Amino acid sequence: MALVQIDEYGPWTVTPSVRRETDLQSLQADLYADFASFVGERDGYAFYNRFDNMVAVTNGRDAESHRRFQQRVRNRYPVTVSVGVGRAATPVAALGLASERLQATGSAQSADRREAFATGETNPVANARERVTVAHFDVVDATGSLTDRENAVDATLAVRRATLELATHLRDAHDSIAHFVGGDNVIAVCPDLDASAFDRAVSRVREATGIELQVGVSRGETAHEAGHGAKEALEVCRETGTRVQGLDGVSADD
Ligand SMILES: Nc1nc2c(ncn2[C@@H]2O[C@H](COP(=O)(O)OP(=O)(O)OP(=O)(O)O)[C@@H](O)[C@H]2O)c(=O)[nH]1
Repeated sequence: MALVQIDEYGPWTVTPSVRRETDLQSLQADLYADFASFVGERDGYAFYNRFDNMVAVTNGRDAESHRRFQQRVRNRYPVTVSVGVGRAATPVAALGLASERLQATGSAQSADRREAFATGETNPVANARERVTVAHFDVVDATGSLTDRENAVDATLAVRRATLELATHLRDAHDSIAHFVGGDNVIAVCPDLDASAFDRAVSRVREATGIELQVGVSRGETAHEAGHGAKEALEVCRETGTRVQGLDGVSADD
């Protein structure tokens, strides 16, 4: 996992005076678009997270390749970014390592921390490809139950409630990281889990929020490979009405 932080962004937003909010939104959106392209071209997955902090799954890439994103930002933007990289058996542990390494280089708001590059990976063998599991969730018939029916504010709140419940459950029970990615879609990066774990996650969200999710799951050496399989498995959910699909065709409903 890679953690990218804009350097000294808080002070920058008010220097030399308070900057227009829409200019900041536009900068953040552009930066995320560049990040998603950069990571996607290398078969990873990127998440906007809090925009000033972005996250990526970069299995199979050596730590050095992350440096190129720092150069790209320096050349294109009025801000710079620092990067932390962590590698572990679970996504939460890997992002925890990336966070600790970055925090050890100084505060996100320190003038002394600029383009820090924090990776503990010195052994080339550590770059060996390892499997990641991606679960692609979406709300069953979000268009019919929310988008075409509810006030847009309530539709958004419903999706956000389901996302928070799901992300909290996956983090606590399975050391997994889930992000809202648009519309009614949530993507989770997980260690090896079996189909029953996803079945329980879907039940948990249904019980807590009344929202019905379906999920396609797949594994791969890169997030793209796993994520593509997950999207195809999600299509099977849509066609067959099952709630969990993937993991070698196993459905928790079978
Ligand atoms: N990021 C992302 N968003 C998607 C994807 N597919 C759909 N969406 C978003 O989800 C919204 C709803 O689309 P669907 O999920 O196909 O619609 P639905 O009404 O829930 O229908 P079913 O999923 O078949 O139950 C779309 O408007 C998109 O914003 C995807 O693969 N990735």
